[in-house]
Amino acid sequence: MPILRIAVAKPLRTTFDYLPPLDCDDASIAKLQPGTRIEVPFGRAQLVGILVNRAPESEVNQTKLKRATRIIDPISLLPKPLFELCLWASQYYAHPIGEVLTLAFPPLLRKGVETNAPHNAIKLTPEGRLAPQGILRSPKQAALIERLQRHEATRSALKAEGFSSSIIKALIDKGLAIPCRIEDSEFSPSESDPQPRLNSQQQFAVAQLSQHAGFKASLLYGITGSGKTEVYLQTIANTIASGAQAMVLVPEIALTPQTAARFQGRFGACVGVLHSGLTETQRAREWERARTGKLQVLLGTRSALFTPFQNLGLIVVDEEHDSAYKQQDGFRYHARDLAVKRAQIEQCPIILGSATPSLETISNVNIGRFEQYTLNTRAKAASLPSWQIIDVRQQSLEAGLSQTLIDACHHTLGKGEQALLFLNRRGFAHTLLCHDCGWVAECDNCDSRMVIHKRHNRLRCHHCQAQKPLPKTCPSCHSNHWQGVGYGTERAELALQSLFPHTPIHRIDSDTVGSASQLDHVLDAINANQTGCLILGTQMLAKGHDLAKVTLVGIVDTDALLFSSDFRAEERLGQLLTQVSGRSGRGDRPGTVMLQTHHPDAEIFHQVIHQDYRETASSLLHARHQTGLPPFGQIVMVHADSKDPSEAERFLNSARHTLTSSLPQNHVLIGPLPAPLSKRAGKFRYQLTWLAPHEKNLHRFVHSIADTLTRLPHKSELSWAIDIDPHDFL
Ligand SMILES: Nc1ncnc2c1ncn2[C@@H]1O[C@H](COP(=O)(O)OP(=O)(O)OP(=O)(O)O)[C@@H](O)[C@H]1O
Ligand SMILES: [Zn+2]
Repeated sequence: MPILRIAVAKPLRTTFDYLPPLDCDDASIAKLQPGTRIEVPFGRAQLVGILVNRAPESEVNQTKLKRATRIIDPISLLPKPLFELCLWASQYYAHPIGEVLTLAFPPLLRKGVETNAPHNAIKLTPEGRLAPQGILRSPKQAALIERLQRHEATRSALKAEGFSSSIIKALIDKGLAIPCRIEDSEFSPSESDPQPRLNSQQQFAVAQLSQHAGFKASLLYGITGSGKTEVYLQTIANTIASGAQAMVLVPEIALTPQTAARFQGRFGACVGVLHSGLTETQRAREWERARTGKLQVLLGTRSALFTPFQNLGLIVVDEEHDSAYKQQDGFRYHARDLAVKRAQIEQCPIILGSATPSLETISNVNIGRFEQYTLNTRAKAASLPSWQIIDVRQQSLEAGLSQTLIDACHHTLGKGEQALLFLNRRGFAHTLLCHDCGWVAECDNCDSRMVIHKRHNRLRCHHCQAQKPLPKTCPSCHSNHWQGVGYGTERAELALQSLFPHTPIHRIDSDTVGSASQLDHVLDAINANQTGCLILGTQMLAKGHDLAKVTLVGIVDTDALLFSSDFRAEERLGQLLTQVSGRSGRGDRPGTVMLQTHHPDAEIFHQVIHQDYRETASSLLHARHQTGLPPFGQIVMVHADSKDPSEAERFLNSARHTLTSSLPQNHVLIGPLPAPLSKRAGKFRYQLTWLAPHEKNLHRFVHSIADTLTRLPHKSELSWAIDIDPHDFL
C-alpha cells in the first residue's frame, strides 16, 4: 500500500504519513505529483496538507495510519521548480516544510478552495468608450472612464489605483463598463505609453540583459534617477516577446501603485499585482493568472516570490539592498537571496537593481558570481544634487529644524518648487517626561518608552502597539508639568504649519497614509502641485519615488544611526542618505540636499557626499573582511522569548551546550545575552549568536541543530526561533 507523505501548515519539522483516500485507485495515486493539496484529518481538525512525496511504506505501523480525506487538486498546482525552491528554502532557513509550502498558495487556496478563473477584470462597453467628456458628474467615475480608455484592467489593479468597488459598480450599473476575463483582453503595445529613447548605458544594459538564456545573475548598478526602471521595462518587453513571463519584486507595498501604473501603462492588462493589501479573492486570481500563463508580468512584494509561473523567463528585484526583503518573524527568509536561488532552479536570468547595492551583492560581483551593468548619469536631470552639511550644535531648533533649513525651504517655495523633509520618527515626541519628578511613561509590556501621539491624545508603544490615553497628572508626583522630549513627524508638521501657514504640507508616514492607494493619492497631489509645497515624511518617502518637482531635500536627523550597535548600521546609513538625497533634482531643475547633524565630522557623511557610494561600500567591505562578518562569514541567531527571563537564558544555555559539542573550532558562539530590546510584548528576549565561516554545507548543519533544539525540553510558553543571515538585531 503506497503511503502519502504530507506536510501541514504547523510549526512542525516533519511530514506525516497517510493512507490514500478510499476512493483512490493505485493508478491515480501513482500519478500524484508533489505539491498536490490533500485534505487530511489532523488531531480533531481537517487540514489542507501538501503532498511532499510518496513512499512504498511507512515507519509507522499501518494500522495506526490515518486515511487522507480527499485529493483537492487533480494535478499539482505547484510547478516542479517552485516545489524544489520551497524544499531548498525549508532546509536553508531550517524552517518547517509545511509552513514554507503553504506560502506558495494564496490564502484562499490554503483553506482548500478550488481554483477557478472568474470574471476578474473591467472593460468599457462601446457606450463607455464613446462617452463624451463631462457626461458624468462624479469626477471619480470620469477618471475611471479615462483610465479604462487606455486599457481594460483587473479589479485588483483598479483598486490599487484608488478606484473603489462602488465606483466600478456605478459604471457597470450605467452600462458604461462590463466585467470581462482578463485573458479575453489582448496585449496591445500600440496603445501603450511611448518608450523613451535609451541612453547608451541603458541601451547596452538592455541588450546584454536580454541576451541571457538560462541562469545569470546581474547587478544593475544605477545612481538614483538613472532610469533603472526603464531598463527593466525594455528588458521585460523582450522577455514577453519571446513568450515568457517576468516577475518583478519591489520592497514595499507603498511602491506598488506607482510602479504598477508605470508597468500597466507600458504593457497593459497583462500586468498583475500581488501584495498583502489585496483581498483574498484578488490574490487568488492574480496567482491563478500567473500560474496559467494568463499574465505576462507579475509585480509584487516579498511573498510574491513564491508565485507559480507557467513559463518564468526573468526575475527583477528592484531596490535589492532593501531590508524589507527579509522577513523578520515566522519564516525568516530573504526574498532577494531566494529570488537568486529561484532563478538558478528555473534556469532564467535575474536582475538585481539598486543605486546602493548591498555589500553581499557587491561582493558577489567582486568574486565574479554576478555580472554588473552600470548607469552613472541621471536620465533626465543633468547631475546629482549638491550637498550641504548643517552643523546644528548650539543652534536653536524648531521641532528639530534649523533656521538654515527653514530659510532654504522658503527660498525653494519662493521659486514654486518643492521641498522634502526627511525625519524617520513617527508621532509627536518620543518620551513623555514629568518636569517636576522626572517620571517617564514606559510601556508595561516592553523595555521601551511610549511615544506621544498628540492628535489622538494617546501614548503608543511602537514595539507592541499597546496604547493608552495621555495621563492628566503624573502617576508618581501628581504634577501636571509635562514635557514631550524629542520630536517626530507629527510635531514637525505642526511647526511647519505655523512657519508656512499658506503652503500645502503633505505628511507621509504610516499614521497619515495607511494604505498604498492613500499614498498614491498624496503622491498624485504632490505631482499635480504647481506652486510649491512641503513634503514631510519617514522612510516611506526614501524609496524609489519619482517626484519631479522636488529640488530641496532636508535630512532632519539621522545621527542615531551613527551609534547603532548593528554591524550593518553604517551600510544602512550610506544607503539611506544616498536614496533620500536621490529624491532631489530629478526633474529639469538642479537639486540640493541639506543634512543636519550634531556630528558634522563623521566620516560616513563625507564619504557619501564626496565619493560615490561605490567607494563607501568598498571601505565597508574591507572592514567586514577583517572582522569575518557577512558577506565574508555567516551569522545564525537563535532567539528565545519567555515570560521568565531565566527560562529563556536556560534554554539558550542548553542550546549553546549542544552546539559547542558539535561545532568546528573556527565557529564562534556569543551569548546567550539579553537582546538590545530586552522585553517585548510581555516576554523577555535572549539571543545566542553563532558566527561561522562561509561553508557550503552550513545549512545542513543548521537543520540538524534545529532538530536538536526541537527536542530540548522547555516551558510551553517559551518560543524560540532560528534566524539565518539575520538583519534585525534588536
Ligand atoms: N532614456 C530616457 N530618456 C528620458 N527619460 C528617461 C529615460 N530613462 C528614464 N527616464 C525617466 O527618468 C526618470 C527617472 O527614471 P527611473 O525612475 O527609471 O530611475 P531609477 O533609476 O529607477 O530611479 P531610483 O533608483 O532613484 O528610484 C523617470 O521619470 C523616467 O521616466
Ligand atoms: Zn510595548
